[in-house]
Amino acid sequence: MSKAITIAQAQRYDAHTIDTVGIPSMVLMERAALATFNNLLNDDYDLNRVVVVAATGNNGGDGIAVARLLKIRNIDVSIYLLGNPDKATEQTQQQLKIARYYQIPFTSDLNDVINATTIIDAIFGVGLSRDVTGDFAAAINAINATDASTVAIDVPSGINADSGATLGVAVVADSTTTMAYNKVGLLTVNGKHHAGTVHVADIGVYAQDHVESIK
Ligand SMILES: NC(=O)C1=CN([C@@H]2O[C@H](COP(=O)(O)OP(=O)(O)OC[C@H]3O[C@@H](n4cnc5c(N)ncnc54)[C@H](O)[C@@H]3O)[C@@H](O)[C@H]2O)[C@@H](O)CC1
Ligand SMILES: [K+]
Repeated sequence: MSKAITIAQAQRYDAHTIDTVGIPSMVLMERAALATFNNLLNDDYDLNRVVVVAATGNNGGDGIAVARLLKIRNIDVSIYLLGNPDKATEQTQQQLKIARYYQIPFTSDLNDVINATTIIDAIFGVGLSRDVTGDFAAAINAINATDASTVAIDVPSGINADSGATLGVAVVADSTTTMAYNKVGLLTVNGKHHAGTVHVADIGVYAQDHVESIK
């Protein structure tokens, strides 16, 4: 079985890659988005109407970058944004700026989420730190109530990536593209149920210095 890591490990490996190795955070975010996008195409989802449901952490930034990759291929995509964009992480603010450049529509109507053919779940990843309530919970309940396919980025939102427990309410995804390594919580019964098919994406973040042999 491939390696699975904890939240603390994911955060440590990310920080090491950015601060010590020197790969910019935006590069990792772009690789995360590309991996998610490629899995989305390979898994053959109905991309007639895609809605990216994003919050303002870096998980949201990954999703907003996926929206742009879809938009430049002329796919009908919109973004349902949760939280205050002024408080978004630096990378996510940059992704929002890029999304505005490409004139990706933003919606605040949950009916657009309900009527999507495929939903990208970019609300919370390994940064989830408490029970999901309010507008965040309403969005997750809407996602789970639709017939749309649902693709989660890194972790199904609402799942604690260490324990696999549902913190209030959590997305039930058809597939999850998780970054660098699988997460220990996604190997639990509840985690597996919420994650669906798990794709592990190589985004350039490793547990230790990494050079592959091509022999
Ligand atoms: N750090 C990095 O360089 C990378 C991060 N990546 C992505 O970024 C994610 C981690 O990003 P973040 O650390 O910004 O965390 P998240 O985007 O997972 O979420 C953290 C944000 O949500 C808020 N929050 C937590 N629980 C909440 C709740 N119950 N209700 C409302 N708000 C809540 C926090 O206050 C914080 O603002 C990963 O899962 C992955 O998807 C990838 O882009 C790859 C590289
Ligand atoms: K997510």
